[in-house]
Amino acid sequence: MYILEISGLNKAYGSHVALRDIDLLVAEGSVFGLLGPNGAGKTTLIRIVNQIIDKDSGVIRINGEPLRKVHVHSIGYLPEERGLYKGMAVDEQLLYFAQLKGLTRKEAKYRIGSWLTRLNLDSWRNKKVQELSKGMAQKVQFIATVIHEPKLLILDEPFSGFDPVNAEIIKNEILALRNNGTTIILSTHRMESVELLCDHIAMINKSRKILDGSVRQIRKESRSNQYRVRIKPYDENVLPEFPTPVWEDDTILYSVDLGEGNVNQLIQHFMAFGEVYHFEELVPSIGEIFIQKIKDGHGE
Ligand SMILES: Nc1ncnc2c1ncn2[C@@H]1O[C@H](COP(=O)(O)OP(=O)(O)OP(=O)(O)O)[C@@H](O)[C@H]1O
Repeated sequence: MYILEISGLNKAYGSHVALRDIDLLVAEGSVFGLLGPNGAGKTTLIRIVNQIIDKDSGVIRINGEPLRKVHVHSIGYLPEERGLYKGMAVDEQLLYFAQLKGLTRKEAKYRIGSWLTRLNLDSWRNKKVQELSKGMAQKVQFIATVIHEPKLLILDEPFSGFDPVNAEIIKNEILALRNNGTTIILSTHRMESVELLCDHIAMINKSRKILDGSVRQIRKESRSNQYRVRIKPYDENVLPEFPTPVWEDDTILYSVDLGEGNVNQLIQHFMAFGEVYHFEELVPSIGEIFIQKIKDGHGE
């Protein structure tokens, strides 16, 4: 079941095409990474789904229904440019947002209390946003985004401004929401978070979709049969014949192109020359795949 289906989406700002024939399917309960370089069109797509701006053409469905105003309540959107009222107290502000999203005052107060405790903001509840650090304000914005328990959560750079400890807290909250059935669209330039969190990614470049698939599948397809082997040779004068050995103390590191070869045979071959300290397949990271795709000029 897809919570969000986009087909043939187009959007231009005057003569500048920001989205060209975009198709996307976001599976319910998944974490979907929406990636692309600066200016690719991600925010435009997110704003269209949030009905902040209109599309030119294309079809968008939420749970199988054409996108309508009422769907705003089933979506939580954390925009890249945060929008809290600086002069308003934290709890007052969260209460305002929660009621705007359709919660009763009683329910909203209960949920706000539990979220503030969860994110270590209890003692800041009566403070104005302008008195908070950037990271604390980010946490408040995060609470405002999830307070109405939306089925679909769209997070634009959710980790920006957080120190590593708080980034870890937010990452765990995102995973907990996912485990409770929330679908999450994550737009970020932090590739390590994509690798950690996303089940599926789509990449947009210059207004076109250039990659779409499960993280596992995309990494698998990008394998280039390269291996890295470190051995401690039995005899420094009798070494395997592979190019560019790199000595480090009494061990040697080899980078090997397996070609049509067999992994077991490769290991056995190295074992004949020394003690194998390390053996790994070099699978490109999502960050490396991203850079390569952009360099290849996809989406031109
Ligand atoms: N309101 C606007 N008017 C005119 N052009 C716009 C407007 N909003 C965005 N654009 C242009 O559309 C293109 C896509 O912008 P968008 O903000 O969607 O990119 P993005 O992928 O979110 O980038 P980033 O990673 O930098 O946030 C850019 O070339 C941008 O200059």
